[in-house]
Amino acid sequence: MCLLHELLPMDMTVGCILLIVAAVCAVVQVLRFIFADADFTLLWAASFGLKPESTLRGRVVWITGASSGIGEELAYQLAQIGAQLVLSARRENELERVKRECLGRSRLHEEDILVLPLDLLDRKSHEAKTAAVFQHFGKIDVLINNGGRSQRSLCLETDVEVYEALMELNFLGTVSITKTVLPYMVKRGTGTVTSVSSVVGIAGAPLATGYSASKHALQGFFNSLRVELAEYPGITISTILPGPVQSQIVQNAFTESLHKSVWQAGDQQHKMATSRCVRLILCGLANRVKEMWIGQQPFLLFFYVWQYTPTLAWFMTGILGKKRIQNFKAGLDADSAYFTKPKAP
Ligand SMILES: NC(=O)c1ccc[n+]([C@@H]2O[C@H](COP(=O)([O-])OP(=O)(O)OC[C@H]3O[C@@H](n4cnc5c(N)ncnc54)[C@H](O)[C@@H]3O)[C@@H](O)[C@H]2O)c1
Repeated sequence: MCLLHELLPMDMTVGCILLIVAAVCAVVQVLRFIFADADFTLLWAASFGLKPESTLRGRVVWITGASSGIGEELAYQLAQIGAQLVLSARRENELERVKRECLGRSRLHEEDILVLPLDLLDRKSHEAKTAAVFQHFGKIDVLINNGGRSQRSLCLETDVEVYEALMELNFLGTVSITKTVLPYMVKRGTGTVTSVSSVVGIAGAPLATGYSASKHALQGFFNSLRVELAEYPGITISTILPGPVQSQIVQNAFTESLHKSVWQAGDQQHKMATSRCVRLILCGLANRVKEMWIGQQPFLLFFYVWQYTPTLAWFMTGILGKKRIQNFKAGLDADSAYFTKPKAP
Protein backbone atom coordinates (compact mmCIF):
# COMPACT_ATOMS: atom_id res chain seq x y z
CA MET A 1 0.00 0.00 0.00
CA CYS A 2 2.79 2.29 1.02
CA LEU A 3 4.65 1.31 -2.14
CA LEU A 4 1.62 2.17 -4.29
CA HIS A 5 1.47 5.60 -2.75
CA GLU A 6 5.07 6.15 -3.64
CA LEU A 7 4.58 4.81 -7.17
CA LEU A 8 1.51 6.85 -8.02
CA PRO A 9 3.16 10.28 -7.88
CA MET A 10 6.08 8.76 -9.80
CA ASP A 11 3.69 7.58 -12.58
CA MET A 12 2.08 10.96 -12.66
CA THR A 13 5.45 12.68 -12.94
CA VAL A 14 6.47 10.44 -15.84
CA GLY A 15 3.07 11.00 -17.42
CA CYS A 16 3.41 14.76 -17.04
CA ILE A 17 6.89 14.73 -18.54
CA LEU A 18 5.67 12.66 -21.48
CA LEU A 19 2.75 15.02 -21.97
CA ILE A 20 5.01 18.08 -21.94
CA VAL A 21 7.41 16.44 -24.42
CA ALA A 22 4.49 15.55 -26.69
CA ALA A 23 3.10 19.10 -26.44
CA VAL A 24 6.50 20.64 -27.22
CA CYS A 25 6.91 18.28 -30.21
CA ALA A 26 3.45 19.22 -31.46
CA VAL A 27 4.16 22.95 -31.10
CA VAL A 28 7.52 22.53 -32.89
CA GLN A 29 5.79 20.66 -35.73
CA VAL A 30 3.09 23.33 -36.03
CA LEU A 31 5.73 26.09 -36.02
CA ARG A 32 7.78 24.12 -38.57
CA PHE A 33 4.78 24.00 -40.85
CA ILE A 34 3.80 27.64 -40.26
CA PHE A 35 7.29 28.92 -40.99
CA ALA A 36 8.00 26.43 -43.75
CA ASP A 37 8.34 27.31 -47.41
CA ALA A 38 5.21 25.72 -48.86
CA ASP A 39 1.54 25.24 -48.08
CA PHE A 40 0.52 22.37 -45.79
CA THR A 41 -0.65 20.00 -48.53
CA LEU A 42 2.53 20.42 -50.51
CA LEU A 43 4.70 20.06 -47.40
CA TRP A 44 2.82 16.91 -46.52
CA ALA A 45 3.34 15.57 -50.05
CA ALA A 46 7.05 16.45 -49.91
CA SER A 47 7.53 14.79 -46.52
CA PHE A 48 5.30 11.72 -46.71
CA GLY A 49 3.95 11.45 -50.27
CA LEU A 50 5.13 9.67 -53.41
CA LYS A 51 8.63 10.62 -54.52
CA PRO A 52 9.14 12.25 -57.94
CA GLU A 53 11.86 9.65 -58.56
CA SER A 54 9.24 6.88 -58.54
CA THR A 55 6.41 8.62 -60.43
CA LEU A 56 8.13 10.83 -63.01
CA ARG A 57 10.90 8.53 -64.28
CA GLY A 58 10.30 7.68 -67.95
CA ARG A 59 7.52 10.25 -68.30
CA VAL A 60 7.53 12.67 -71.25
CA VAL A 61 7.58 16.19 -69.81
CA TRP A 62 7.29 19.31 -71.98
CA ILE A 63 8.68 22.44 -70.31
CA THR A 64 8.09 25.90 -71.78
CA GLY A 65 10.51 28.65 -70.76
CA ALA A 66 13.24 26.02 -70.29
CA SER A 67 16.14 28.31 -71.18
CA SER A 68 16.55 29.98 -67.78
CA GLY A 69 15.42 30.23 -64.17
CA ILE A 70 12.76 27.84 -62.91
CA GLY A 71 12.32 26.13 -66.30
CA GLU A 72 16.05 25.43 -66.64
CA GLU A 73 16.23 23.97 -63.13
CA LEU A 74 13.13 21.87 -63.83
CA ALA A 75 14.98 20.41 -66.81
CA TYR A 76 18.02 19.49 -64.68
CA GLN A 77 16.08 17.88 -61.85
CA LEU A 78 13.74 16.02 -64.20
CA ALA A 79 16.72 14.76 -66.23
CA GLN A 80 18.34 13.45 -63.05
CA ILE A 81 15.10 11.65 -62.18
CA GLY A 82 15.07 10.05 -65.64
CA ALA A 83 12.15 11.86 -67.29
CA GLN A 84 12.24 12.35 -71.06
CA LEU A 85 12.20 16.03 -71.90
CA VAL A 86 10.95 18.52 -74.43
CA LEU A 87 12.73 21.82 -73.91
CA SER A 88 11.03 24.91 -75.32
CA ALA A 89 11.77 28.63 -75.33
CA ARG A 90 12.67 31.06 -78.09
CA ARG A 91 16.49 30.79 -78.14
CA GLU A 92 17.65 27.49 -79.61
CA ASN A 93 21.29 27.96 -78.58
CA GLU A 94 20.27 28.40 -74.94
CA LEU A 95 18.09 25.29 -75.12
CA GLU A 96 21.01 23.32 -76.60
CA ARG A 97 23.14 24.50 -73.67
CA VAL A 98 20.49 23.28 -71.21
CA LYS A 99 20.24 19.97 -73.09
CA ARG A 100 24.02 19.42 -72.91
CA GLU A 101 23.95 20.16 -69.18
CA CYS A 102 21.02 17.74 -68.70
CA LEU A 103 22.91 14.99 -70.54
CA GLY A 104 26.01 15.67 -68.43
CA ARG A 105 24.06 15.42 -65.17
CA SER A 106 21.96 12.35 -66.00
CA ARG A 107 21.88 8.96 -67.70
CA LEU A 108 19.61 10.24 -70.45
CA HIS A 109 20.57 9.74 -74.08
CA GLU A 110 20.56 12.28 -76.91
CA GLU A 111 17.13 11.10 -78.14
CA ASP A 112 15.58 11.44 -74.67
CA ILE A 113 15.69 15.23 -74.92
CA LEU A 114 14.00 17.13 -77.71
CA VAL A 115 14.99 20.75 -78.19
CA LEU A 116 11.92 22.46 -79.60
CA PRO A 117 12.24 26.23 -80.10
CA LEU A 118 8.89 27.88 -79.49
CA ASP A 119 7.54 31.39 -79.20
CA LEU A 120 4.52 31.47 -76.93
CA LEU A 121 3.35 34.57 -78.79
CA ASP A 122 3.30 32.75 -82.14
CA ARG A 123 0.04 30.94 -81.47
CA LYS A 124 -0.32 29.78 -85.08
CA SER A 125 2.76 27.58 -84.62
CA HIS A 126 1.52 25.74 -81.53
CA GLU A 127 -0.35 22.93 -83.32
CA ALA A 128 2.73 22.08 -85.37
CA LYS A 129 4.99 22.20 -82.28
CA THR A 130 2.68 19.82 -80.43
CA ALA A 131 2.65 17.51 -83.45
CA ALA A 132 6.47 17.54 -83.41
CA VAL A 133 6.49 16.33 -79.82
CA PHE A 134 4.10 13.50 -80.69
CA GLN A 135 6.20 12.58 -83.69
CA HIS A 136 9.30 12.29 -81.48
CA PHE A 137 7.91 10.69 -78.31
CA GLY A 138 4.42 9.48 -79.30
CA LYS A 139 2.88 11.02 -76.16
CA ILE A 140 2.99 13.89 -73.67
CA ASP A 141 2.55 12.92 -70.01
CA VAL A 142 3.16 16.30 -68.41
CA LEU A 143 2.97 19.81 -69.84
CA ILE A 144 4.63 22.44 -67.65
CA ASN A 145 3.48 25.91 -68.71
CA ASN A 146 6.37 27.86 -67.26
CA GLY A 147 7.36 30.48 -69.86
CA GLY A 148 6.41 34.03 -68.97
CA ARG A 149 7.57 37.54 -68.15
CA SER A 150 7.05 39.86 -65.22
CA GLN A 151 6.69 43.65 -65.01
CA ARG A 152 8.45 46.48 -63.20
CA SER A 153 6.53 49.70 -63.86
CA LEU A 154 3.91 51.96 -62.36
CA CYS A 155 0.49 51.81 -63.97
CA LEU A 156 0.34 55.58 -64.50
CA GLU A 157 3.53 55.44 -66.58
CA THR A 158 2.85 52.18 -68.47
CA ASP A 159 1.71 52.01 -72.11
CA VAL A 160 -1.37 49.93 -72.72
CA GLU A 161 0.67 47.88 -75.24
CA VAL A 162 2.62 46.49 -72.29
CA TYR A 163 -0.61 45.21 -70.75
CA GLU A 164 -1.54 43.67 -74.09
CA ALA A 165 1.86 41.95 -74.34
CA LEU A 166 1.62 40.57 -70.79
CA MET A 167 -1.80 39.08 -71.46
CA GLU A 168 -0.71 37.74 -74.87
CA LEU A 169 2.31 36.00 -73.39
CA ASN A 170 1.43 34.91 -69.87
CA PHE A 171 -2.24 34.20 -70.45
CA LEU A 172 -3.08 33.57 -74.12
CA GLY A 173 0.24 31.87 -74.95
CA THR A 174 -0.31 29.44 -72.08
CA VAL A 175 -3.97 28.86 -72.98
CA SER A 176 -2.99 28.22 -76.60
CA ILE A 177 -0.38 25.54 -75.82
CA THR A 178 -2.71 23.93 -73.30
CA LYS A 179 -5.51 23.77 -75.86
CA THR A 180 -3.30 21.99 -78.38
CA VAL A 181 -2.12 19.36 -75.87
CA LEU A 182 -5.32 18.75 -73.91
CA PRO A 183 -7.33 16.90 -76.61
CA TYR A 184 -4.64 14.19 -76.72
CA MET A 185 -4.69 13.83 -72.94
CA VAL A 186 -8.49 13.64 -72.93
CA LYS A 187 -8.36 10.94 -75.61
CA ARG A 188 -5.83 8.95 -73.56
CA GLY A 189 -7.68 9.71 -70.32
CA THR A 190 -4.45 10.61 -68.59
CA GLY A 191 -1.98 13.48 -68.30
CA THR A 192 -0.97 16.51 -66.27
CA VAL A 193 -1.07 20.17 -67.21
CA THR A 194 0.66 22.33 -64.65
CA SER A 195 1.15 26.07 -64.95
CA VAL A 196 3.52 28.36 -63.12
CA SER A 197 1.27 31.15 -61.94
CA SER A 198 2.43 33.27 -58.99
CA VAL A 199 1.37 34.39 -55.54
CA VAL A 200 0.38 37.61 -57.32
CA GLY A 201 -2.14 35.41 -59.17
CA ILE A 202 -4.23 35.59 -56.00
CA ALA A 203 -2.91 38.79 -54.44
CA GLY A 204 -1.78 42.10 -55.89
CA ALA A 205 1.61 43.81 -56.05
CA PRO A 206 2.55 47.37 -56.94
CA LEU A 207 4.75 47.71 -60.06
CA ALA A 208 3.10 44.56 -61.43
CA THR A 209 -0.49 45.53 -62.26
CA GLY A 210 -0.41 43.84 -65.67
CA TYR A 211 1.66 40.86 -64.55
CA SER A 212 -0.62 40.25 -61.59
CA ALA A 213 -3.69 40.57 -63.83
CA SER A 214 -2.27 38.02 -66.31
CA LYS A 215 -1.62 35.54 -63.49
CA HIS A 216 -5.10 36.15 -62.03
CA ALA A 217 -6.42 35.29 -65.50
CA LEU A 218 -4.44 32.04 -65.47
CA GLN A 219 -5.81 31.14 -62.05
CA GLY A 220 -9.37 31.72 -63.24
CA PHE A 221 -8.80 29.74 -66.43
CA PHE A 222 -7.22 26.68 -64.82
CA ASN A 223 -9.49 26.61 -61.77
CA SER A 224 -12.47 26.53 -64.13
CA LEU A 225 -10.87 24.03 -66.51
CA ARG A 226 -10.14 21.64 -63.62
CA VAL A 227 -13.84 21.45 -62.85
CA GLU A 228 -14.76 21.03 -66.52
CA LEU A 229 -12.45 18.02 -66.67
CA ALA A 230 -13.78 16.41 -63.50
CA GLU A 231 -15.13 13.50 -65.55
CA TYR A 232 -11.53 12.60 -66.49
CA PRO A 233 -10.03 11.55 -63.16
CA GLY A 234 -6.76 10.62 -64.87
CA ILE A 235 -6.12 14.22 -65.89
CA THR A 236 -4.56 16.60 -63.38
CA ILE A 237 -4.73 20.36 -63.76
CA SER A 238 -2.48 22.11 -61.29
CA THR A 239 -1.25 25.62 -60.66
CA ILE A 240 1.97 26.64 -58.96
CA LEU A 241 2.07 29.89 -57.01
CA PRO A 242 5.66 30.79 -56.17
CA GLY A 243 6.76 33.82 -54.21
CA PRO A 244 10.12 35.40 -55.11
CA VAL A 245 12.54 32.82 -56.56
CA GLN A 246 16.06 33.32 -57.90
CA SER A 247 15.93 33.53 -61.71
CA GLN A 248 16.24 35.97 -64.60
CA ILE A 249 12.70 37.23 -64.05
CA VAL A 250 13.61 40.78 -63.04
CA GLN A 251 16.15 41.25 -65.87
CA ASN A 252 13.54 39.99 -68.36
CA ALA A 253 10.61 41.98 -66.98
CA PHE A 254 8.53 44.40 -69.03
CA THR A 255 8.84 48.05 -68.11
CA GLU A 256 6.62 51.03 -68.89
CA SER A 257 7.20 50.73 -72.64
CA LEU A 258 7.60 47.66 -74.83
CA HIS A 259 11.15 48.24 -75.99
CA LYS A 260 12.69 49.44 -72.75
CA SER A 261 14.35 46.88 -70.52
CA VAL A 262 14.95 46.86 -66.78
CA TRP A 263 18.19 48.73 -66.27
CA GLN A 264 19.20 47.17 -62.99
CA ALA A 265 17.92 43.89 -61.55
CA GLY A 266 19.47 44.07 -58.09
CA ASP A 267 20.73 41.26 -55.92
CA GLN A 268 18.52 38.15 -56.03
CA GLN A 269 20.17 36.34 -53.12
CA HIS A 270 17.39 37.03 -50.63
CA LYS A 271 14.95 35.06 -52.83
CA MET A 272 14.19 31.36 -52.58
CA ALA A 273 16.77 29.04 -54.14
CA THR A 274 15.56 27.82 -57.55
CA SER A 275 16.53 24.24 -56.70
CA ARG A 276 14.28 24.18 -53.60
CA CYS A 277 11.35 25.68 -55.49
CA VAL A 278 11.70 23.09 -58.24
CA ARG A 279 12.03 20.17 -55.81
CA LEU A 280 8.74 21.23 -54.22
CA ILE A 281 7.10 21.54 -57.64
CA LEU A 282 8.18 17.99 -58.52
CA CYS A 283 6.87 16.65 -55.20
CA GLY A 284 3.57 18.38 -55.96
CA LEU A 285 3.47 16.85 -59.44
CA ALA A 286 4.29 13.39 -58.10
CA ASN A 287 1.33 13.62 -55.71
CA ARG A 288 -1.08 15.40 -58.07
CA VAL A 289 -1.37 18.44 -55.81
CA LYS A 290 -3.78 20.84 -57.50
CA GLU A 291 -2.50 24.13 -56.09
CA MET A 292 1.01 24.65 -54.76
CA TRP A 293 1.98 27.70 -52.72
CA ILE A 294 5.74 28.01 -52.54
CA GLY A 295 7.71 30.81 -50.90
CA GLN A 296 10.08 31.77 -48.18
CA GLN A 297 8.84 33.47 -45.06
CA PRO A 298 7.63 36.08 -44.42
CA PHE A 299 6.23 36.13 -47.98
CA LEU A 300 4.19 32.96 -47.62
CA LEU A 301 2.76 34.05 -44.29
CA PHE A 302 1.70 37.32 -45.89
CA PHE A 303 -0.29 35.43 -48.51
CA TYR A 304 -2.03 33.38 -45.81
CA VAL A 305 -2.97 36.68 -44.18
CA TRP A 306 -4.18 37.87 -47.58
CA GLN A 307 -6.38 34.78 -47.93
CA TYR A 308 -7.81 34.63 -44.42
CA THR A 309 -7.79 38.19 -43.02
CA PRO A 310 -7.98 40.60 -45.97
CA THR A 311 -8.41 43.69 -43.78
CA LEU A 312 -5.11 43.03 -42.01
CA ALA A 313 -3.53 42.22 -45.38
CA TRP A 314 -4.61 45.57 -46.81
CA PHE A 315 -3.08 47.32 -43.81
CA MET A 316 0.22 45.47 -44.36
CA THR A 317 0.05 46.01 -48.13
CA GLY A 318 -0.24 49.74 -47.53
CA ILE A 319 3.05 49.78 -45.63
CA LEU A 320 5.00 47.28 -47.78
CA GLY A 321 3.62 48.57 -51.08
CA LYS A 322 4.54 52.15 -50.26
CA LYS A 323 8.08 51.04 -49.42
CA ARG A 324 8.31 49.11 -52.69
CA ILE A 325 7.26 52.13 -54.74
CA GLN A 326 9.61 54.44 -52.83
CA ASN A 327 12.51 52.06 -53.51
CA PHE A 328 11.59 51.80 -57.17
CA LYS A 329 11.37 55.58 -57.59
CA ALA A 330 14.73 55.96 -55.83
CA GLY A 331 16.31 53.54 -58.34
CA LEU A 332 16.78 50.80 -55.72
CA ASP A 333 15.85 47.17 -56.09
CA ALA A 334 12.12 47.05 -55.34
CA ASP A 335 12.15 43.51 -53.89
CA SER A 336 15.21 43.24 -51.70
CA ALA A 337 14.71 46.66 -50.23
CA TYR A 338 11.75 45.47 -48.12
CA PHE A 339 14.03 43.98 -45.54
CA THR A 340 17.54 45.15 -46.33
CA LYS A 341 19.21 48.41 -47.09
CA PRO A 342 20.49 48.04 -50.64
CA LYS A 343 23.23 50.30 -51.82
CA ALA A 344 22.16 53.09 -54.11
CA PRO A 345 23.21 52.29 -57.70
N1 LIG B 1 11.16 33.99 -60.23
C1 LIG B 1 10.12 34.40 -59.54
O1 LIG B 1 10.27 35.12 -58.55
C2 LIG B 1 8.73 33.96 -59.94
C3 LIG B 1 7.71 34.08 -59.01
C4 LIG B 1 6.43 33.69 -59.37
C5 LIG B 1 6.19 33.17 -60.62
N2 LIG B 1 7.19 33.07 -61.52
C6 LIG B 1 6.88 32.53 -62.85
O2 LIG B 1 7.79 31.49 -63.15
C7 LIG B 1 7.88 31.34 -64.55
C8 LIG B 1 9.35 31.21 -64.95
O3 LIG B 1 9.98 32.45 -64.70
P1 LIG B 1 11.46 32.57 -64.12
O4 LIG B 1 11.36 33.16 -62.79
O5 LIG B 1 12.20 31.31 -64.28
O6 LIG B 1 12.03 33.71 -65.07
P2 LIG B 1 13.08 33.65 -66.27
O7 LIG B 1 13.00 34.98 -66.94
O8 LIG B 1 14.40 33.20 -65.78
O9 LIG B 1 12.50 32.52 -67.24
C9 LIG B 1 11.41 32.77 -68.09
C10 LIG B 1 11.43 31.81 -69.26
O10 LIG B 1 10.32 32.12 -70.12
C11 LIG B 1 10.80 32.22 -71.45
N3 LIG B 1 9.98 33.09 -72.30
C12 LIG B 1 9.79 34.42 -72.20
N4 LIG B 1 9.06 34.86 -73.24
C13 LIG B 1 8.80 33.78 -74.03
C14 LIG B 1 8.11 33.59 -75.25
N5 LIG B 1 7.56 34.60 -75.92
N6 LIG B 1 8.04 32.35 -75.77
C15 LIG B 1 8.62 31.31 -75.13
N7 LIG B 1 9.29 31.42 -73.97
C16 LIG B 1 9.38 32.65 -73.43
C17 LIG B 1 12.21 32.77 -71.29
O11 LIG B 1 12.98 32.57 -72.44
C18 LIG B 1 12.68 31.95 -70.10
O12 LIG B 1 13.10 30.69 -70.52
C19 LIG B 1 7.19 32.55 -65.16
O13 LIG B 1 5.91 32.17 -65.61
C20 LIG B 1 7.06 33.51 -63.99
O14 LIG B 1 5.97 34.36 -64.12
C21 LIG B 1 8.46 33.43 -61.20
